[in-house]
Amino acid sequence: MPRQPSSSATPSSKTSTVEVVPGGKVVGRITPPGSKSLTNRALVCAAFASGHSTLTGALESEDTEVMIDSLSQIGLKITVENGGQTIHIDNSQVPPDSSPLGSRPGEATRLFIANSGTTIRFLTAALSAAGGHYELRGVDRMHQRPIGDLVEAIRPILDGKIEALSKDGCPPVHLNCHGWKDGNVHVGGSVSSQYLSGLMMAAPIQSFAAKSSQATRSIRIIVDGELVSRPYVDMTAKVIESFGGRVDCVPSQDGKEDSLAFEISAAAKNGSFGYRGCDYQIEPDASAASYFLAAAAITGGQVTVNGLSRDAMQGDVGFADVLEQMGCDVDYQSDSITVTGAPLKGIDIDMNAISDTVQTLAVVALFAKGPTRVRGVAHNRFKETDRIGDLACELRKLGADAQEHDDGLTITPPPNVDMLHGATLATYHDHRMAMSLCLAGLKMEGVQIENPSCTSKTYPEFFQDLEKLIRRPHRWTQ
Ligand SMILES: O=C(O)C1=C[C@@H](OP(=O)(O)O)[C@@H](O)[C@H](O)C1
Ligand SMILES: C=C(OP(=O)(O)O)C(=O)O
Repeated sequence: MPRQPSSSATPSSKTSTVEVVPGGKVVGRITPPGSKSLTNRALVCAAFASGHSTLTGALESEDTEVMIDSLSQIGLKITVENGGQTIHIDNSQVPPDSSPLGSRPGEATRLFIANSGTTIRFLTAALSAAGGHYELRGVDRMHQRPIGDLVEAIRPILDGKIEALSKDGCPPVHLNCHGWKDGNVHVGGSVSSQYLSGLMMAAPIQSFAAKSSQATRSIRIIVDGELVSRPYVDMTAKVIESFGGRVDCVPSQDGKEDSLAFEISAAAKNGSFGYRGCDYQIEPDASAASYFLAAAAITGGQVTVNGLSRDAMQGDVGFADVLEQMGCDVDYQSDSITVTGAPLKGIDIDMNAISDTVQTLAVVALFAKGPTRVRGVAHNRFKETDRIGDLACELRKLGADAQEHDDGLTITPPPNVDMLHGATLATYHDHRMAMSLCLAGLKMEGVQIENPSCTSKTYPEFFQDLEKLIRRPHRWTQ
């Protein structure tokens, strides 16, 4: 595991705040915006697909904007309408056997990806397969988030050079290459699943870029050691298949029975390159849904989230099951999920597969009877902030006992809920810190959330949507 960097943000007393005001049970129905993970996957596949693609229900937020801006910068014809929810990608004029995208000759094309993990990891892999001269950089925190395992996975198969420029294998990433050579790919999966997802999506691009060289048209990717956040990899496979690629889970053939391997092949059709354009409908974001379901749990109310179901492509719908374990009633319908609050009890749970909902769970745990132990999320220290240490720090400000562990935390609420109290909470430039911690304000006065605009990373309208759901205004300060 790479060393954990210290938090990127220092809380300031002069920042703007928002306070969610208590007021009884939250009852209502809501449709969250499109999934970040699906939008950014579909954008990558569509960008390297032949023909035309239309994405509907897409997310418009910082993380998808940096993906769109980067792809536009390297030549993709992309138009956005309907408030960002509909995206057209047009490769119909691109001749068969040629790539729609590329860097300028000479100096590196510099792509700014802010703090979007999916964007930098997916584009590093995709552009390494396509070839070109690029530098991918972001905000300070992005330059503390590891990408070394991905760089090391690409280097042995790269016809050219790749480097992570910050210490401990962190971005910026410098890439100057002609695509992938032949061979199996080995990648570590214990820090982030996004490396594997990026490589899987890059494989059909590789089979195009290397068409005239010795490279094969199917690529085997072997995961060395543990793989975190597995549902995102299954999601990747489904998106690849929607755009005409094929993914098979295969024996790794390296003698280790428990290691995972995937074989990705491109649909070579009439000489056209790997992916085929399509119309692609994006699900509402399941991680965003967790905040609204938690609002029902915390207040003993009832919230229905539209557009998601048990069969959704996003593993984070499983957060509803976590609430069920805590005592809530959960009803999965074919196109919605309803959570009805009930007295909550603390649980002991492995959240490795659904780590983006740990902060949501931590806030629900404040109002449960008994401690909640979260396990399996050591990788949460490498996200927008240290989502174990910084989370524990903010929960303590509310009067809870929060104990850090290497792989998670234990939240022990006080014996009486009245012993919790409001506080001004730092958000560390982490959208999920803001969206989760504010929910404590549904039950008690004075929970001030600093820098609420950090939700723009994945959910710019979050506080407005929450206001509509709870049917009362928040208190804002500038
Ligand atoms: O592939 C994806 O879309 C994501 C994978 C997860 O990251 P890790 O694999 O780093 O846990 C998750 O936290 C992130 O928000 C989105
Ligand atoms: C970890 C997250 O994002 P990313 O890794 O894509 O920056 C997130 O959205 O919680």
